[in-house]
Amino acid sequence: MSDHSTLSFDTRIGFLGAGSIVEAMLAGILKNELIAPERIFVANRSDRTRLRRLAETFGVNACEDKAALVEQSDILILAMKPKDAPDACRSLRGLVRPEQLVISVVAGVSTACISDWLGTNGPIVRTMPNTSSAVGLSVTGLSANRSVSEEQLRAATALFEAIGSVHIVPEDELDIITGLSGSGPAYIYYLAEAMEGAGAEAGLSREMARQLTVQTLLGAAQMLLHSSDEPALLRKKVTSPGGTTQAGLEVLDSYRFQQAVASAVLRAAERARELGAQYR
Ligand SMILES: NC(=O)C1=CN([C@@H]2O[C@H](COP(=O)(O)OP(=O)(O)OC[C@H]3O[C@@H](n4cnc5c(N)ncnc54)[C@H](O)[C@@H]3O)[C@@H](O)[C@H]2O)C=CC1
Ligand SMILES: O=C(O)[C@@H]1CCC=N1
Repeated sequence: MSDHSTLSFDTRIGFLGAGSIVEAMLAGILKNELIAPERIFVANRSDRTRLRRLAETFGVNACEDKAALVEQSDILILAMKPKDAPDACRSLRGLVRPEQLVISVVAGVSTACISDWLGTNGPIVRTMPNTSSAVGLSVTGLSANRSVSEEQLRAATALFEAIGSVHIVPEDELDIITGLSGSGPAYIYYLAEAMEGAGAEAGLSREMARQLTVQTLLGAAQMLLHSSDEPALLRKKVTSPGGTTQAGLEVLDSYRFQQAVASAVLRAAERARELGAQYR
């Protein structure tokens, strides 16, 4: 086992934490055949049923012994809630090897805090992916501390590129990235719930309302991706003066829709800072 190895099908990855984001990452990594499932180890605090289910679904190894998980991994991924991160990291003191790459997906918590809790000056990459990892469409903000070698940075980048796109950023940009794209899928699902619900309430079947909503979101996302027009211009092209869209947008404006969404992104970013600041 080499702590400097570039990412390959044989790289051993250990996930400490086995919740929503890890399930999404596993789905994306394994669909892509990036890493062999038998080279992936997953541990959580105490929920064996959950570990067994992940092992059955993905063919990965459920690991009840944290020391074994760390020892067997080339790359260790920290994926517990911020409040659980201090104890989880402290419990790894003396287990993480000096050159072992540690990747955190924990919101708000700095690489400096993680180093401190682990009691090492070793390589730590802090990231913020999202749950669209499951379908290979995450977007991940990624930042490395000074101990991360170029090879390790390439390995971490390759891991997250396999489940979406990656932006390498200064660490202080990760909180706003958390508010925008880490939490972002939830805002879109919230919008989808409302659109689908309105269609169903007005008489469409649930299934038809869902299909219309999903295809509309997908089409608009593809337009945003492929058109050279700004979002505001794309919106104007839908909006006939005095027509239906204008009537709908006026209602959204009366609820200050844009301010609400912008405030949500900024508040989520602030919450990421609050979660991290408790430990500074
Ligand atoms: N859910 C999401 O969309 C995203 C979550 N994140 C971050 O990922 C982390 C995990 O989030 P979720 O998966 O949503 O949470 P979750 O609550 O679904 O899972 C947390 C996992 O951590 C485990 N855990 C807690 N303490 C532990 C310990 N001491 N040792 C080992 N495992 C321990 C729990 O048993 C559980 O398996 C959070 O820090 C969150 O900020 C990052 C990006 C997106
Ligand atoms: O809600 C949370 O705190 C995590 C971080 C980004 C998405 N979920």
